[in-house]
Amino acid sequence: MSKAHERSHLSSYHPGEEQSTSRSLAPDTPGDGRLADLGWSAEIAHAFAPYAGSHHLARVSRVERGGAEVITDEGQIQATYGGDILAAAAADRSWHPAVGDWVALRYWPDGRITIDAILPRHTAMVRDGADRTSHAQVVAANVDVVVIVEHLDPEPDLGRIERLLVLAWASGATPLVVLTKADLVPAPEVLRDDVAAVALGVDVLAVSAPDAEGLDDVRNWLGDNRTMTFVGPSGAGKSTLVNALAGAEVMPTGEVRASDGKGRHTTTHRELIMLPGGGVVIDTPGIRAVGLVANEDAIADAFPDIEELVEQCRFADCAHNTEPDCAVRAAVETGELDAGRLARWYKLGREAAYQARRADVRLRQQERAEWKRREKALRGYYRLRSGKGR
Ligand SMILES: Nc1nc2c(ncn2[C@@H]2O[C@H](COP(=O)(O)OP(=O)(O)OP(=O)(O)O)[C@@H](O)[C@H]2O)c(=O)[nH]1
Ligand SMILES: [Zn+2]
Repeated sequence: MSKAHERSHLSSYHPGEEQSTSRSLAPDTPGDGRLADLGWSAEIAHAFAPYAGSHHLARVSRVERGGAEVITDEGQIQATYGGDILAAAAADRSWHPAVGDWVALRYWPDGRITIDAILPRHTAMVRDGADRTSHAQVVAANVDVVVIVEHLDPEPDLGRIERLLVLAWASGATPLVVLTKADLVPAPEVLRDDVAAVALGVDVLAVSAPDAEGLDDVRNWLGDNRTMTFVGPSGAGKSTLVNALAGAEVMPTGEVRASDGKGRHTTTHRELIMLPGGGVVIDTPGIRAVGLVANEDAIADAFPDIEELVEQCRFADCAHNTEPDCAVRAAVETGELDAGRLARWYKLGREAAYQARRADVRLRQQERAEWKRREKALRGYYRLRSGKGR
């Protein structure tokens, strides 16, 4: 999953060599300027190369209806959407710029600044469209690490962690589980082990915000100016954790909100935060509201133990029901596999299948609409040619 090794292939590449103008804001080396702190990599420079002579590189820090706030190497500015972007987003909502996107900006002679292109995303956190016509919406792009935050007190909810692991794997990012409030339980290690048993292949850390215990382990994950986002239930301590990492009050926490009595939207909070010690945190209302977008691959990533058992069943299409030589049922009987975990795996699989069917219907409806539109355009064209309809 790590992109670090891919970067090394490109490390001799310098975007500056391609440019004929000195106006480009792309830094010559990853060590320069603000874009470096934002997670700039040779990979991004490579994707930007075709635009380097005419455009400026930037990262989206907030998305609004008519435009977006972007960070360039010279600071934060406001940009509007170029024609191509608007046309693409109208056809498919997932092509709308999202927080975290790397984009190509054009500076027009009349002072306008437009986002003309989105560079290929290496990860995307998507929210399934709520209605039948809308596409999945990207709520954060180019996140490297999805931090699943869960409290140790009350006891961690293993099912919720599994769901969020599926969501994280589906985005293409690397999941990390952080268990908060270790100071409130007598034996955090025991609970940590329970969680580790359902978070296979994933680092599970325990932290305590009041005494800054375990924070350095989380901080290590931000190395190389990685981009992180935090998901988890309300009150788990996401904002507290980000503030602790930042060493400053960059996000309002439950305590602050409770004392000012005005709720959480008293100030427009920043959605892309550059931590002083390096690393980027993305936190948008969309991420907080994100539901599960499951797919079979992500479920397999989150449940490698069950996947392995399924492989061992005698029949390839075993339903793990009444079939003979079913490795899954056998594992439950011996206690190797927890029946609760198996039930949750089934449920996630059903949800993924449902989402896939729904997306399929949506796609077919869109295709039909597109053909109708073309047919109509064609009819109009012939009417014009034959001199009718004027
Ligand atoms: N004792 C203890 N309390 C904590 C810890 N982390 C967070 N808290 C408290 O838990 C409460 C909720 O923390 P927040 O950081 O606001 O939680 P959140 O996940 O951002 O919540 P939402 O913004 O509602 O999603 C606050 O009162 C924090 O002070 C911890 O490690 N130990
Ligand atoms: Zn079976």
